[in-house]
Amino acid sequence: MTVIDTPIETTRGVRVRGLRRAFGGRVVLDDVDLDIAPGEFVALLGASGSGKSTLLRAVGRLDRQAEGDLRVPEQRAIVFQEHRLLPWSQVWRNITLGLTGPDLRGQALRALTEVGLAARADAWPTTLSGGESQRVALARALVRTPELLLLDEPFGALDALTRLKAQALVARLWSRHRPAVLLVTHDVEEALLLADRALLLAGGKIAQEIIVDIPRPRSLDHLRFASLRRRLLVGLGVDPDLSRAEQTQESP
Ligand SMILES: Nc1ncnc2c1ncn2[C@@H]1O[C@H](COP(=O)(O)OP(=O)(O)OP(=O)(O)O)[C@@H](O)[C@H]1O
Repeated sequence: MTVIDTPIETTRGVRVRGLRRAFGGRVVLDDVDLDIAPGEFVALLGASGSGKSTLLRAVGRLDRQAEGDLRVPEQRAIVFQEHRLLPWSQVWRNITLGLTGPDLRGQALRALTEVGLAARADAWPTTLSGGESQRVALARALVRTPELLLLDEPFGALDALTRLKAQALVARLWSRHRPAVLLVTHDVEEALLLADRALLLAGGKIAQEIIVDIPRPRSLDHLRFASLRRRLLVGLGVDPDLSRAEQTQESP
């Protein structure tokens, strides 16, 4: 089987069946099934090298060698860990790159307003901080009004405080626009703050699914948080008590 390249039947959600990807005979994704309902926020976790980005790239149809039956919305946008802004284009032009139609600058300004950066529309990417660059990358995704938003460790390179702010921004943007989201992350707390469901990838398969039944807006203080965090860490093969002890030792 090969990836279906015809117009998509499932217009808004994701439906993947039997996804398989091997590199040089080494199978990384082995018969993966994945559903994301329209407007649902799904986090994907797993050990380094377990295939999370490979799965995201296949769902984003960036990997034509992935095999399987893969149905995804046509309107998709991806944000990577690196912002991938073109340094020789002003911020607003980066946002509308590849788009056609009237009032592109107006569209860019509206998206920048949503991420709190309208004042930087004419700036050059090299003058932005890491957090600002990621917000521009989010605006570039937003302007495409995606039905599916793919986030590959989008906050992985940010400091802890900027990361918390960026997570809160994504939570707000998601509740306002409600795209289906697939978020690849190493951060258990990020998954619990943002997602409806967390999936653990191991051995080339979705090995575990955890429903994040914490009401929104979410707080790390919620009673359910600790038990869900423990389940996720155990699923990832991390000792939850050791992880907490390490965090305590690291605090100033
Ligand atoms: N283009 C490629 N050619 C060869 N091997 C690849 C390629 N892309 C990914 N791999 C391999 O596939 C495996 C899964 O990679 P992937 O980047 O999907 O993992 P990941 O779970 O996202 O890892 P990390 O959390 O470290 O980013 C790795 O062993 C990687 O080396």
